[in-house]
Amino acid sequence: MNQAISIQNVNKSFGKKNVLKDIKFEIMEGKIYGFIGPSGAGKTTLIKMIVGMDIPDTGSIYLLGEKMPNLNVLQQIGYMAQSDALYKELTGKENLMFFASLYQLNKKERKNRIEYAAKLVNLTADLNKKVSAYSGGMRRRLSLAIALIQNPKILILDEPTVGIDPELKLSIWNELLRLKNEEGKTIIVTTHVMDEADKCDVISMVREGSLIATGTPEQLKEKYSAQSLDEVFLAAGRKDQ
Ligand SMILES: Nc1ncnc2c1ncn2[C@@H]1O[C@H](COP(=O)(O)OP(=O)(O)OP(=O)(O)O)[C@@H](O)[C@H]1O
Repeated sequence: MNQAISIQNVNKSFGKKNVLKDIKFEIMEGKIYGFIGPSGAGKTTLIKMIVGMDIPDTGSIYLLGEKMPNLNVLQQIGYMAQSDALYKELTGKENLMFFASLYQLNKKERKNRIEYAAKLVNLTADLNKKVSAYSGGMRRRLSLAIALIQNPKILILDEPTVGIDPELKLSIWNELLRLKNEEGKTIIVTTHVMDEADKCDVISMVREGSLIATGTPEQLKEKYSAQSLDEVFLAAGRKDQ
């Protein structure tokens, strides 16, 4: 199995606040990794550095063997941020067409990808409405569709299912699992939802800028003698105090 991402001794401060502290981590291809941790722990900061939107003060990040930030690797990354970056005066379809046009897809591929992504997030019937008329959940779904549009090797999703109803959440997770199992995609998610964390192959707990525990959901439950990941989360937090 190949390494998809290597995070090497990454530190980051904003002013005097040390937001990431000597983070070291390897992410293997074809797995789902979950970052969990309390609000303000540093998950989004870490994700932004993996995507190449920000750079570490010290340390390095490699994606598919290339040091980030690197424009050539962007084609291979689908990124869904926490806040939606959508063109509100355009329709859902126009947004998808715009983002699809940024990538090296031919006309037929573009059409197929737009149909696939819209269907996955259950927006096909609403594609011709302006995004300004979309609900919060519909905007999240459109953002997820955009992250998938160019069929990237690596999907990086910052709280992808916030504001999405349980039925659609389940079908999105089924698709993420299929993308991993059948297409070998590498997927990174941040989540506060423990039943989602349970679906990850590897979980890292982030607390105050440090990775305090990493392992499979089962390993972490065993390590902390916990019945659930909620309990692991609380126990891991206490141990570090
Ligand atoms: N651009 C910035 N300037 C100053 N401080 C920042 C900046 N970005 C993040 N921070 C601070 O860094 C810390 C980590 O923030 P981050 O968004 O990474 O946390 P998080 O774990 O993703 O939280 P949440 O679960 O709420 O999204 C917070 O204290 C935040 O206020």
